[in-house]
Amino acid sequence: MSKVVKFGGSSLASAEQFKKAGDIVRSDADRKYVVPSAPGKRFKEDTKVTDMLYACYDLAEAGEDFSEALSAIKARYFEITVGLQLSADLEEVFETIEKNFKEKAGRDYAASRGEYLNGIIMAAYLDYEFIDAADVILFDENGRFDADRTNEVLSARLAEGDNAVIPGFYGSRPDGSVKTFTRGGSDVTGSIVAKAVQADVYENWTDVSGFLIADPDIISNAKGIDVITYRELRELSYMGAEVFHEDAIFPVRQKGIPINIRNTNAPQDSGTWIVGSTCQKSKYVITGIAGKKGFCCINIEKDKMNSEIGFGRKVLQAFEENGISFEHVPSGIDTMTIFVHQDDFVHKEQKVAAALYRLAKPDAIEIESDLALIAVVGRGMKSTRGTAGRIFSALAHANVNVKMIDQGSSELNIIIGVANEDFETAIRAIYDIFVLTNL
Ligand SMILES: Nc1ncnc2c1ncn2[C@@H]1O[C@H](COP(=O)(O)OP(=O)(O)O)[C@@H](O)[C@H]1O
Ligand SMILES: N[C@@H](CC(=O)OP(=O)(O)O)C(=O)O
Repeated sequence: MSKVVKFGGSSLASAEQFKKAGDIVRSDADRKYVVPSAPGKRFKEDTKVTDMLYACYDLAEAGEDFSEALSAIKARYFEITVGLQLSADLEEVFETIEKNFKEKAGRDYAASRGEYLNGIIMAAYLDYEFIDAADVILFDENGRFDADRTNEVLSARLAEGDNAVIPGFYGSRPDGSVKTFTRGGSDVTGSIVAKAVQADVYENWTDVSGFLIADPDIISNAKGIDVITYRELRELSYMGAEVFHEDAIFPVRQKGIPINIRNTNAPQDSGTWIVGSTCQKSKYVITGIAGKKGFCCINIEKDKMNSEIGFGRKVLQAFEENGISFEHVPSGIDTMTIFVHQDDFVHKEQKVAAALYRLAKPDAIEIESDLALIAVVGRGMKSTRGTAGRIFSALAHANVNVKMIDQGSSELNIIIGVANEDFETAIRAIYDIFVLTNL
């Protein structure tokens, strides 16, 4: 039996947190493969080491003095090594980092050093073998993750020993240059390692006792989810539930390896199990709620668009030509609406509008900004009538104007569009009606 354990930045932010992580690994001999993140926040206003590294590298790249910024990063690690009474000598590693920063080794290289250093410390602390992720997590020359080659190289390398620490978040391109996943990407590394060793479980240790029905920053004391399916989780993490990276589902899903989200600060809690399928019903009609702010919608009007063959394609082509991906496309008889990320769209809006007029010849185009999308997700919704109606009435009672409501074809989720400023109120209203009132 083998378990892959990933510790998030909050679980490794200080020597005290490291000790908890060490106790967790040592308490179960099956915990053979450990994937650490970089030290995260020790308190709410603290800065993650990854962000310190980006800021430090930006100074180096601009040719400015970065010695103070680098000293602050060193201090974070020395606090950990001293607190753990480790003799790991990081001076030489920091000298190399400084040299490579001066030689402008790149932002990905800079960010990756957070996990690299924590990996060295973790390996020394556990007396496990250290494997540099640059040797085993492989990207192609275009920076795309190479799943097949990685699986081959990584499984062969891990078969050589009984245990290992593999830093999260980064790998390398064929030319040896470092490439990171997107933010929060140590979750992805953990999943890749679990797949390579055919682990029995992928444990993801964080600072909450599992996946909660809603973001605890919005709903304090949000209830936990005992069991959730990969598909439900993917919908929630894609829509902003930070606790697990949206791409980390794929490697383990292929092998049917369950994920267990656990709390480093409360290891006695069983956390959330993420599984392929389950006969366990969720406690409520909905499994979870998540959402993101910062969307725009483009309303396109044209009389009789429903009978114009190819109209939708022409509209989407205008977005494609400008390299913009869309989130949702609800449509009516004479209207079609495209939801896009505001940041992607804002600099290109006039180009897209011109392309829309050229390609689709609409009667009118209207753009609305500062919108939020909320996903209400649940495998139980399929068999329950009136879910959308209940969401509508809860939001009406909370005085939230619903701009859009769209039920996914899988009946696994309902997406709701509201103004950014109504985002938190809307999530609370939906949580109240399904979880607190449980009508
Ligand atoms: N639905 C949710 N369930 C649990 N946590 C959530 C949810 N939505 C957002 N979060 C936030 O995710 C945080 C954990 O993710 P993250 O900060 O990436 O942790 P780590 O440092 O362990 O990688 C929690 O502290 C919580 O604030
Ligand atoms: N340290 C990286 C990668 C990561 O996964 O971190 P965490 O596990 O703390 O979310 C980041 O901050 O994005």
